Amino acid sequence: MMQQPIEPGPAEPFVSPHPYATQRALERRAKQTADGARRETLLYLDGVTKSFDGFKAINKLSLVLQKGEMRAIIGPNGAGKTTMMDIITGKTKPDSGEVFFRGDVDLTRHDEAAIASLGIGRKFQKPTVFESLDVDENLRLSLAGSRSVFSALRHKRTVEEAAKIEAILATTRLTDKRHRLAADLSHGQKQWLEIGMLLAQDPELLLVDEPVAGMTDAETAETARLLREIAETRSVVVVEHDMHFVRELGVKVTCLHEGSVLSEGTLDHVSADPRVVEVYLGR
Ligand SMILES: Nc1ncnc2c1ncn2[C@@H]1O[C@H](COP(=O)(O)OP(=O)(O)OP(=O)(O)O)[C@@H](O)[C@H]1O
Repeated sequence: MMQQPIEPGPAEPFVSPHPYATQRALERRAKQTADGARRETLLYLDGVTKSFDGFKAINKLSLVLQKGEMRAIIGPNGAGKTTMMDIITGKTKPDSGEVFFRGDVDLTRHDEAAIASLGIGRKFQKPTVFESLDVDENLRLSLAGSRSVFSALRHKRTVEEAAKIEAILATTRLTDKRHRLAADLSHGQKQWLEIGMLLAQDPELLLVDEPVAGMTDAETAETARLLREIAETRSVVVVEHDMHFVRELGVKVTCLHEGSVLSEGTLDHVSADPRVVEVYLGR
């Protein structure tokens, strides 16, 4: 018997979503993505401009740093690296543009002290430790916050404070130098102590300006390891000219030029960019 062809059944009714519902769903998804991205973003600069006497030191600068990210900033002299750090820390107010921390904290509305207490620590190029105090005392002073020097040094440390100081000493490779006067440390060790003094204040974001200038090769390599350890628990922005050091950091690199981002990506990507070679690396 010949098999009868199977008759196709009635087509399944296809209910297309109402265009309005589709639009709402898309909007919802976009918002969720934006909110997620916002939560993951620690520092957000967009369209930031700052002029000094008509000269644009920062020109429509945009930079996004994720939570837990370490970023290296490179660029020729006068590219705007220091001014960018000044804007983030509230030392300089931008003429225009957005600067947000932790999603919705508008840093342009806060002064330097408020920004520091929000959790942004800055290390300048020259170490500014208390030379006449020992390593341990320098760290205790930084832990103390608003306490006076006298009461900070007389104050009996709590178990938590002692543990925190031990951890910082270990991170900064200064455990066996804890009773040495800061004046007697090498240049590199002073830099590490100052990084330790910043860590004592528990910053969520650490800005570090040319940390390895003047360091020996061994200290430079150790500093890269030290910063990588620190970046396991906080975000770090490092401004540096030493390309060997930047390579050892092994992080995303942003090259600034004339106040804007010229190139961004891996060090290999950025250093192969002909524009970066022309204005910076080739010089
Ligand atoms: N307070 C100021 N008044 C006038 N001009 C300034 C001021 N601060 C910075 N500039 C200018 O803005 C430009 C950017 O300077 P900035 O110090 O930010 O560059 P940089 O990338 O940090 O350079 P370097 O690598 O030399 O430290 C420079 O031309 C500088 O002269």
